[in-house]
Amino acid sequence: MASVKVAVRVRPFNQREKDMNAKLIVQMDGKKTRLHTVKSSKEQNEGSREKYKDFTFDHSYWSYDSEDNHYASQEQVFSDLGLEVLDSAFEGYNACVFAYGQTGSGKTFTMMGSPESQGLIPRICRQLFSRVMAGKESGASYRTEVSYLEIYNERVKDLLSTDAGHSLRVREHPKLGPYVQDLSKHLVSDYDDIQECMHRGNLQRTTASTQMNDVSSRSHAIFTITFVQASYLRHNNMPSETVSKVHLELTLTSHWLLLAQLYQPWQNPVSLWKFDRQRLKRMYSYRTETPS
Ligand SMILES: Nc1ncnc2c1ncn2[C@@H]1O[C@H](COP(=O)(O)OP(=O)(O)OP(=O)(O)O)[C@@H](O)[C@H]1O
Repeated sequence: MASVKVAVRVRPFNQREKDMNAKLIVQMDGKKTRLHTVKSSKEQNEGSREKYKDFTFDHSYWSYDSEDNHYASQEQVFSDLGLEVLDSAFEGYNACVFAYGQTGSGKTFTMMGSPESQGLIPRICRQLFSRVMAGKESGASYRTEVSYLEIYNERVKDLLSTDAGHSLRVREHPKLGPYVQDLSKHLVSDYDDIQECMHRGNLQRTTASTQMNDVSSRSHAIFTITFVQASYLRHNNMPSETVSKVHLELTLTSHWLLLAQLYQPWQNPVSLWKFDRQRLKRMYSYRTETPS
């Protein structure tokens, strides 16, 4: 799998754009995105040739019109991008998906979606737990923790803490790299637990109405799933543990929605650690805390 993938997605016009009689200047076909330049009135009078620029991405998603046969659905985005992230996590790699774009460009829709049209994050979480259930039946053990933070006005807020008003510090660990000090982690045992955490965190997010979006999340948000798999090594039957992190982010900036995965510093395969059986047993005897 390529270490970084980039996709762009076009959303339908919003009411403001319809009221302005905005002209659609984007065309998409497979991986290709074509941007037409808007002709000046002089150029229109002179009948000058149409100018355009082509760009190639890993995926160009046409979601301008849901009635159109080419409409790129949430399901398609998940099967192209989400499934690979899950495969990586189960292979022991860290992975990241982030949506990048101007306010109102469709980041929340792609990442979170709505109850009728779920986005990447709920689909990734649901699929993660289906695979965990299947793995448990074949004897593996798993532990999954989530954290959810928001960066707004240079302040880092823990969206799952009871003290969400408190600003946290970003620190650098000599071996593990940057981390957020005191960010709460919540043990989750099934999709309902994770959904409850997401819902609770979303309620804490800073939102406001902008000209581009009635319900605009005014911040950068990162939902992290830490996923630990424990099993016995085949060749010597020693217990081993693999830790993977999946970062799912929404970034507010610029003009394009961009999804990327496996970027620095999380792109290296995580190492396998060997534990003695007692320690492993202790780790997995934790009672699962149901988030309140
Ligand atoms: N692919 C899509 N198909 C249908 N509707 C979409 C699509 N993408 C976005 N929308 C709609 O466009 C509006 C703005 O999208 P969204 O809230 O996801 O933007 P955003 O980039 O997260 O904005 P902000 O940064 O301000 O929070 C919403 O009403 C959303 O439902």
